[in-house]
Amino acid sequence: MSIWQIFQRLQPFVKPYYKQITFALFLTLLGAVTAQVNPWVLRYTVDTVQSMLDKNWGIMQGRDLLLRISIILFVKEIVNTFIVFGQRYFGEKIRIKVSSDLAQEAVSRILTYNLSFYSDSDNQKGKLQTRIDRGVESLTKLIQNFFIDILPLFANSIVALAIMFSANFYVGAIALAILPVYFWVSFKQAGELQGVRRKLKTQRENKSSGLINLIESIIVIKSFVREKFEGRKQYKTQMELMESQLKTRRTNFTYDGIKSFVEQIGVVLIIILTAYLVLDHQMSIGAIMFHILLFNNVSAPIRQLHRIYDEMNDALTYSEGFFDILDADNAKERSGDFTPESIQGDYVLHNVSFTYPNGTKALFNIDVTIKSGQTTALVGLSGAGKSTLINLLIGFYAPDSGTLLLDGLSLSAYNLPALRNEIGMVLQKNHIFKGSIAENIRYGQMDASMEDLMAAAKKAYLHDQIMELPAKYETDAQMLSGGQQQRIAIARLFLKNPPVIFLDEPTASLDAIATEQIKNSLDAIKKGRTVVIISHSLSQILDSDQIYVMKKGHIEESGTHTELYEKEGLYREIFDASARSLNLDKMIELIAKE
Ligand SMILES: Nc1ncnc2c1ncn2[C@@H]1O[C@H](COP(=O)(O)OP(=O)(O)OP(=O)(O)O)[C@@H](O)[C@H]1O
Repeated sequence: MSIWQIFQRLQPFVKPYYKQITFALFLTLLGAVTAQVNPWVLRYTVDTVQSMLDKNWGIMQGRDLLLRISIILFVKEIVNTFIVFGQRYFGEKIRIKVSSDLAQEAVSRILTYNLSFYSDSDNQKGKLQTRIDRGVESLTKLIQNFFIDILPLFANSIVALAIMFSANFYVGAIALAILPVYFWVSFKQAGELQGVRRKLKTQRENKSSGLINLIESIIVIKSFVREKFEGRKQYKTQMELMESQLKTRRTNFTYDGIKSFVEQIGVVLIIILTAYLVLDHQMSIGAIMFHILLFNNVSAPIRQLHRIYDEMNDALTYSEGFFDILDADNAKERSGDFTPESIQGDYVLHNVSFTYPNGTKALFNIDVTIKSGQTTALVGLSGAGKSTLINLLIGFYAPDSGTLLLDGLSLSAYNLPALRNEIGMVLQKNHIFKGSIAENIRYGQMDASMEDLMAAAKKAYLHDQIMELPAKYETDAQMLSGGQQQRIAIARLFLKNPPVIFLDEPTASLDAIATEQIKNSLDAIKKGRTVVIISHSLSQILDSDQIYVMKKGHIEESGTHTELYEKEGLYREIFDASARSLNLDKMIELIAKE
């Protein structure tokens, strides 16, 4: 991406602030003129003082001159203060506003993206966050640079150069001749930094995602006493980052030295030439000061050039990743137009195959029929593809091939938000948002009253436990135990009250008593609804109307419990193994004794 393309991309974000921009530009022009006042005043002062000395005049005759230049400099300084304030204030204002617009745009976009986008390794939590943060930061810095540094400084520079040329062609020519050398050195510097900068970017992202992973894994790390091992991993990342940072600094210091040297050559050449012209009576002595100060104005932006380059390179490096996020149109969830009043939940899958974006083939030629009002169970060993199948049914992913119909219509024709409003999901591990228990349950139905909320919590066997907590429904939900958090998810489902329910091992993290309670309440909610359940717990499978047994992405068998049990296939194998793992014989023996 070129800097020009970046500016084009920024245009829609900057456009709403065109009034502030116009004003900032006007101030820039004014600032460029007032910046030349000092050289004029100094030349005038030196020349006038010189002629006074020639006439043997003293301080009495010079009072007027001193008063005049004091007033001019004072007024100029006041005007300049307002100009600089205005430039900075409006530049900052534009920067802050554009920065928040860019960040908000990124958030709005990623919320519309499908799960493939989030499972991409480039979009892991830490990496995605760094890409957005760095992108917004460098782009807004570019805008700030443009209004606060580049425009005012270059306007100053051009005006000063024009004055130098009008004073004397050769003086102007020297000032102008230094510029390409300076540009060339800065360009070389930028080129050398480019590779390191990209490396720095990746290393920074790795470091921040590494730290997030470390925090998330702290219990495992501590229980295995792997603090030193993890510390060494972080140290290695840190060292690589440090190496790149040092290289960047080394390069900068070397080139800064060269640029300083080039600039000083310019100053020396101008002094020599002007002194010659003064001695040759072509100019007054004030011209020496005049030209040096003007050259100072010409070279000021050039002194900043490497920093501007640096920040432009930052923008070039990070904006690409940022705009990639905004441009990920292929990651947008494809939603159809059909908005159902309500859905029955009659799913028919024929010959459905599915591959995850990373290339894992998870489902092969699946034929499944889910009847409305019935409970369909998905059984199989770990990794068989059960959760993947549910992901397809809720439209998180689309099949590679085959047909997936809901109530006789292709699932792709449905408006996704409308579809998902009709579906409830309870997963093995449910997400609990930062906030109170009440806020978390209310996620099921945002306008629910406190009474509705309590009724849902009661059905999920959670209400009594909540009432024992000091802050009751206002308690921080993330402080609850795994089982209690699971019941929050179930309470959300009761509150949402959808006609179709997907349960992916809903009682996996509950104790035996809670599992029984939840099973009872899930049995109640199942009535009259379409339910698809994945469970390793036999008690939840046995009374399903239809069971599909999956193996390595295929449907191995299907039927009712009795049919499958008698078939003596995979289902029977899983069933017998579960019974043995539960030590059922012993349990029955013990129960019989009582
Ligand atoms: N987001 C993903 N990206 C890539 N591959 C995935 C993703 N999720 C699951 N898989 C892979 O797809 C296959 C099926 O996984 P799935 O989670 O559907 O199995 P499952 O039957 O639900 O297993 P379990 O009972 O352990 O939850 C596995 O090989 C798994 O590694």
